[in-house]
Amino acid sequence: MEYLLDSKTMKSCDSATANYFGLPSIVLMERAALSVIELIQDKKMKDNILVVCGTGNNGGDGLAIARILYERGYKPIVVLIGSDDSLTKEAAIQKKILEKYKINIESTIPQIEYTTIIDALFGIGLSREVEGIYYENISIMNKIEGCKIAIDIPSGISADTGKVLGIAFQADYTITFGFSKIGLVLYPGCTYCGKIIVKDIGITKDSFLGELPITFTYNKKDLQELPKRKFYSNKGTYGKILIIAGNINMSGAACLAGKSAYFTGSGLVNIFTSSENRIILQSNLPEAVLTCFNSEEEIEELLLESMENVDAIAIGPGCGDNHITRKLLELVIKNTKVPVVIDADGLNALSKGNELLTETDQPIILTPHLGEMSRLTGDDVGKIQSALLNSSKQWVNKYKSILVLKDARTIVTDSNNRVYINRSGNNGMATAGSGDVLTGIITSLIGQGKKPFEAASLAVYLHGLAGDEARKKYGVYSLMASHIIEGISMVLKEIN
Ligand SMILES: NC(=O)C1=CN([C@@H]2O[C@H](COP(=O)(O)OP(=O)(O)OC[C@H]3O[C@@H](n4cnc5c(N)ncnc54)[C@H](O)[C@@H]3O)[C@@H](O)[C@H]2O)[C@@H](O)CC1
Ligand SMILES: [K+]
Repeated sequence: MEYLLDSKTMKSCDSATANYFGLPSIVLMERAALSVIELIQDKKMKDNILVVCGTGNNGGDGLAIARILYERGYKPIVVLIGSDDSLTKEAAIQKKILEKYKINIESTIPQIEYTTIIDALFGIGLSREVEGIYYENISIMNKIEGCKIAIDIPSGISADTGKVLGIAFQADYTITFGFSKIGLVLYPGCTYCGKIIVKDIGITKDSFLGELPITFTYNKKDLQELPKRKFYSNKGTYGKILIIAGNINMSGAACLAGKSAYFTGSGLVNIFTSSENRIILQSNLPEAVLTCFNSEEEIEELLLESMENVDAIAIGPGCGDNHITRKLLELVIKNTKVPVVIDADGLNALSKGNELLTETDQPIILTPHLGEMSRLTGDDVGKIQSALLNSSKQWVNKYKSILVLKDARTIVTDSNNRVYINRSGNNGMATAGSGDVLTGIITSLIGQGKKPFEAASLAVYLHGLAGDEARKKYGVYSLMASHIIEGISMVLKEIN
């Protein structure tokens, strides 16, 4: 698990390191600068190296980098944007040292050729739109040819939201200090970072002073959190789940969700569906146990019976946007004794009256894409997309559920304010049935005993990795949902 910090948490971490542990800021700055020098020397970058500095501590890092470059025999071209009055204490010290060494400090970028452009204009302290001379300089830096290195975060990107505040430096490398930042992971910020390198500069988890960050992401080693297969086990060990899916002409959704659950390790998958799907499901997924209804009158009795003795329930894939789906959803929510995953048409049915969610104490996991989220909240898609984190937090605080808001960076939130931001996956996965596969994975993991928030977060990560495996084999154009299921096994077979 890797923490992702917002600017406020990072600042308190910086300040705890300096004030509580007593490691002076100027020492941290020196280590930050040295970590950048390491990259420059590793990559054998040559003169001319341009270092553009602001007046905050990000600029202080830049001034320290320029001085160390000088110590190592380079002839850095240093530009300071902004007035001396606004220099922070540390940046002012760095500037004085440069002056003592008689290193020239320019106020505009000289029009010469550079090998490397270092952006130390704004770091996590960026607090408003970039305008005037700052805008002009970022625009010039973006136009200059050369390798571009952003210090801590590309100037112009909000560390909290990943938004571009007016303009942003387009980097090839971003060297970020201590911990990664939310703005480096969310769109569009992540498209400005190039390769992100997190450098240890002496700020450790101790500096959270016991108050751990709420936002995180997963890496490959976190797959170890997946349920373990035991030597002595039977199908009951790995959970029995119920998937309510598939209307006439929509059997595929039921099949994809059910198969994904089996591929993720479920012991037994029961599919509740319309009887028109019986033959096709029996031929395509003979491992599933089917409960089929012939008429609306049969639904209640059959469904309640199917809900007995299961470990998790999913409802929605391919159910159709109709009154029967709402009826199914109401029966499930009012009678469930286990966590419920609501997806696709289940979400559309929910949007006819969200207060239904208050009628259960069981964990509910919602998996809307932006369009479904818009129907649930009444907000337009643009508004949700521009504030993914806020929209998610508002929802989970109102309805005590777990929200999996699906986008290029899917976000999982819960009412304990935990936030998972996903980095796996690719644009080939924007294809029909991809969501059904995710629903199958989440439900399977809950059925195997994972707690719902962890199950949802791990499932999103695994789904993305499976999609990445599928991309390797089929490419982004030809990638289909069934290939993602194949990808699940490619990821999982590496684990045990
Ligand atoms: N102990 C520490 O505090 C450390 C801080 N470090 C560096 O310090 C950075 C944070 O430093 P600061 O908090 O000083 O912030 P920044 O250096 O990011 O910039 C803040 C300054 O820019 C101004 N500003 C913000 N938005 C602006 C805009 N749109 N237009 C014009 N001016 C604007 C602010 O008023 C402030 O003066 C980190 O990103 C990191 O690079 C590192 O040196 C490591 C140690
Ligand atoms: K920067």
